[in-house]
Amino acid sequence: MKRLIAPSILSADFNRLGEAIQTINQSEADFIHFDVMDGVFVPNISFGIPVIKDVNKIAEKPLDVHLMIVNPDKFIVPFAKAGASYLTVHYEACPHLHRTIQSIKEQNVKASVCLNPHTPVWLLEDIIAELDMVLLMSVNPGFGGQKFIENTYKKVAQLKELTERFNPDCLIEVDGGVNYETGKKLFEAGANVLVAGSFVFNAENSIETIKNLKLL
Ligand SMILES: O=C(CO)[C@H](O)[C@H](O)COP(=O)(O)O
Repeated sequence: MKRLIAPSILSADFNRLGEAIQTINQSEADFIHFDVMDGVFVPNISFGIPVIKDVNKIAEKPLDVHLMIVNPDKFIVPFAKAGASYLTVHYEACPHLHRTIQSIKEQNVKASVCLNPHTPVWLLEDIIAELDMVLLMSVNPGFGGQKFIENTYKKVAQLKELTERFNPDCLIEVDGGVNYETGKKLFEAGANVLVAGSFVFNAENSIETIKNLKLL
């Protein structure tokens, strides 16, 4: 089973963003995770297309871009052009999710859907076959450094059942409150990709922390 790590630059020191990207480049991380927030879908604003475009010039890992925004359809082409390898949209922000997923795929970008902590996994039954990845939020989106929501383990197991039935290649990603303890249980429950922000960037040795997370 794939066990991948996606450090989230939300917790990096933006004054030294280039150094944070080089750290990820040198590490065993599999993706670089970007949390794009619009201040409408979530109660915070982070960064957007110009930052991702510039990071893409030096990034040596695929860019995993999580859009916490309303109307994501409007921005699929610009984020694809900025260098996104994966684009994740929120189930809760997409009234025409099937169309949104097709638009992402038309850009030759991997398509992913995110569920907030309160959104049940079974709602994906009729779209799962189209997806490259599902992202389960294990905190309410908007801020790094929050406490992990325990109900997520159950959701990972439910999602694993769904992917095994309809799309075994679909990756299961989890984001929020990931550390050695939660990360180990998430991998055991069936997660493939762990997003880690504060645990990686607040660590004394980020490269070592990423390596240890992969070995859980
Ligand atoms: O999506 C996010 C917030 O909306 C962050 O990626 C997530 O919370 C990771 O941060 P941490 O690892 O510090 O919990």
